[in-house]
Amino acid sequence: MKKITIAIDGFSSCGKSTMAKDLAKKIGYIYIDSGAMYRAVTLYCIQNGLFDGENLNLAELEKAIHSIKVNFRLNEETLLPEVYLNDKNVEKEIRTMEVAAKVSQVSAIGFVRKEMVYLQQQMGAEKGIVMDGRDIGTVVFPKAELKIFVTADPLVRAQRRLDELRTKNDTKTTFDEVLENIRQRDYIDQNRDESPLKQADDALVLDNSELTKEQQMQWLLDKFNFLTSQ
Ligand SMILES: Nc1ncnc2c1ncn2[C@@H]1O[C@H](COP(=O)(O)OP(=O)(O)O)[C@@H](O)[C@H]1O
Ligand SMILES: Nc1ccn([C@@H]2O[C@H](COP(=O)(O)OP(=O)(O)O)[C@@H](O)[C@H]2O)c(=O)n1
Repeated sequence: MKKITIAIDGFSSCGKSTMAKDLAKKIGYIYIDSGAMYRAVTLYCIQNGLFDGENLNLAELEKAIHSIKVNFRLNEETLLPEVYLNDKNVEKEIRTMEVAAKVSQVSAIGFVRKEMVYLQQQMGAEKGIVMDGRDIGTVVFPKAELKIFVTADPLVRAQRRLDELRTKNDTKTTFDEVLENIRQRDYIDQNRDESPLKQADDALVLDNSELTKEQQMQWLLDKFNFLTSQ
């Protein structure tokens, strides 16, 4: 069977990356976390003093954007791709609340999206890819053969992200802070001018509020098997 392109979009902290990773591993596809790329650019801005409080120095970022190197390398042990910023593994740094607080501001910028979408399209040019994000099925790969849109109750999503932060030794962030960040980012992501978060007309919708990781994975695998058996 020829390899296809699988796009998984949806709200923050639904479980998109988990589903995408699990499916990619099962079917031998490449997995790309497009959100990690926007987080890496945000980390660059923080580390290089482009933020002055809430204010982002757009002129400086536009000058730098073509020289900011964001790519993935396979972790030989976990067999999962990890994101590198200018050849440094930043997989841990990009998952902090400090980055989460600013990433939607950075990802709403047109020249940032243009650069990231170009890289994402390059990564998926040969198909055989599972990519998760906000605009994968609408902008990055509008012709993807399989498009999924994931949603879940915001309280469930906040709890899942809080549990994740706790496993990464963030013992400070509160449930309310996570919920506020999720709500803020979803609002910004849905209402920005540049490729907003929206369900592609031909996307299959999954509300995984009540599903385990295994159940969501099985749901996704069933859709993939059905499509590729046609
Ligand atoms: N169905 C699920 N039930 C419970 N926890 C989940 C489920 N799917 C994912 N998770 C957990 O929720 C957190 C966020 O999942 P993630 O895949 O990173 O979401 P997203 O990519 O949509 O932001 C992770 O810690 C993940 O292990
Ligand atoms: N394809 C994408 C992926 C992420 N993003 C932005 O990057 C942020 C972080 O994405 P993410 O997938 O890592 O976020 P979570 O869903 O893991 O919380 C999102 O809130 C969006 O603002 C985007 O604009 N387009």
